[in-house]
Amino acid sequence: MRIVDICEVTKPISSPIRNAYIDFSKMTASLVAVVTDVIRDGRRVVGYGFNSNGRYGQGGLIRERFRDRVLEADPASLVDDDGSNLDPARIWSAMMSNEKPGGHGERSVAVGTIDMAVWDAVAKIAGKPLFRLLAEREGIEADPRVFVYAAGGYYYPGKDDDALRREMRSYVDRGYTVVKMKIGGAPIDDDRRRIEAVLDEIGTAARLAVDANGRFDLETAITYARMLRDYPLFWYEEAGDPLDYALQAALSEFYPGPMATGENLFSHQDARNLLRYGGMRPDRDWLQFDCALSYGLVEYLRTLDVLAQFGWSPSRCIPHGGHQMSLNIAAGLGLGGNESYPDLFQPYGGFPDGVEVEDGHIVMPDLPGIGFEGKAELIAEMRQLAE
Ligand SMILES: O=C([O-])CC(=O)C(=O)O
Ligand SMILES: [Mg+2]
Repeated sequence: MRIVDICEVTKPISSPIRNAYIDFSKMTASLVAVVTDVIRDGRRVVGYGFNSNGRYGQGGLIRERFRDRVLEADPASLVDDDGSNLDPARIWSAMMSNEKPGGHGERSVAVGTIDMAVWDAVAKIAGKPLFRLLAEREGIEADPRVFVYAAGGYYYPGKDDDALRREMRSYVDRGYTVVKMKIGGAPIDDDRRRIEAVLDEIGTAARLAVDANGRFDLETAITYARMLRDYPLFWYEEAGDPLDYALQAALSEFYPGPMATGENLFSHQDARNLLRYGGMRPDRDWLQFDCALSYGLVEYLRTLDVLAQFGWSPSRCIPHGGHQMSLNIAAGLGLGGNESYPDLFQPYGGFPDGVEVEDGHIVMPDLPGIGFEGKAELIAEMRQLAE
C-alpha cells in the first residue's frame, strides 16, 4: 500500500465581501488529491482536501516541500503497524521532517490541506465515514447530529441594513438557530445600528454572534465590549489580534458574555498559550481552531489533548471554516458544532447534497471518507484533479 502521487491545484474562491481586516476579491484555495494504489469497489482510492477561506492557496509550499517528502519516504514507513491502512501520524511526521519549531504560519495550511486528503483516503480504505472511524479510534460513541451556525453578514458595496436583514432572515428560514455577522469594519455607531437591525429581524427565532476578525486594539475592543454587552449575543469573536493573549484576558473583565477565538492559531502550542494566558473561560467561551489551517487533524488531536490538560471539554470547540472535515471531527469526537457559510465559498464548504439544517443541526449521512462524494458539484471538481 502506498501513496503514488499528491496533486494540487489553486482555485479562486473570490467574492466582493469584506470583513474588518481583509476583502475576499483575490481569495484562493488549494485543492489537493492524495492518490493511492489501493482499490475499493473497483475504483482507485483518492483522498481529497482543501484549505479553508481566509488563508490563500498553498501550491508553492506543497510542491516545493511537503509533496516530495511524502513521495520520497519509504512507503512501509507511512502505513500502520499491520500494514492495513495509511497512518496519518506517520505521514505527518514525514511531511514535517527538517522543519524547525515555532512560527506557525502558511506551512500549517499546506500541511493541513494534505492531512485532510490523507484522512479522507484512510477512511475510504477502511470503508467507513471518517466520523465513525474517529469515534472508534477513541473508543467513544459517534453522534451524527451536529450543531451548525450560519456565518455571513459581511460588508460589501451597496449592502444596506435591509440587505443584511434579508440575508439573516434567509438563514433562519433555512433552519439555522444561530447566525453570525461582521463588526469592526464600520464606525461603532453603524455597527450598533446593524446589530439592532439583525436582532429585530431574527427576534426569538435565532441568536446572533458577532466577529471583529482581530481588528481591535485593547481600547477599541473594550469600547465595543461595553456596547455589545447590552445585547444577548451568542458570542463576541476575535476582538483583538489572535496572538495578543493579554488583550483577550483583559477583555474578559469588561465582557461577561461568551467570547470566541482561535481561528488564526495554527498549532497546539499556540492553542496552549491561549489557554494559559488568554483568560478564556471554559464554562462559556468557544474555541475555533480550524484543522485545515493548522497542520490538520493529526495536530488537532494534540490540541484536544491540550484542552483536556487545561480542563476544557471538546464540546467548547466550534471550528472555523465550514468544511466537512470539521463536521466529521465534531460528529466523531464530540465537538460543540461547526461553522457553515450557507452562501459563500462554494463548492468547497457546506454539506452533502440533500442534507438540510433542522433546528440548527444537521445529521451526517453514512458516506465513506469525509463525504465529498455526496456533494456532486464538489466531487466533480475534485475528480478533475486526479481521476
Ligand atoms: O471572514 C473571515 O475571515 C472568516 C471568519 O472570520 C469566520 O468564519 O469566522
Ligand atoms: Mg472569524
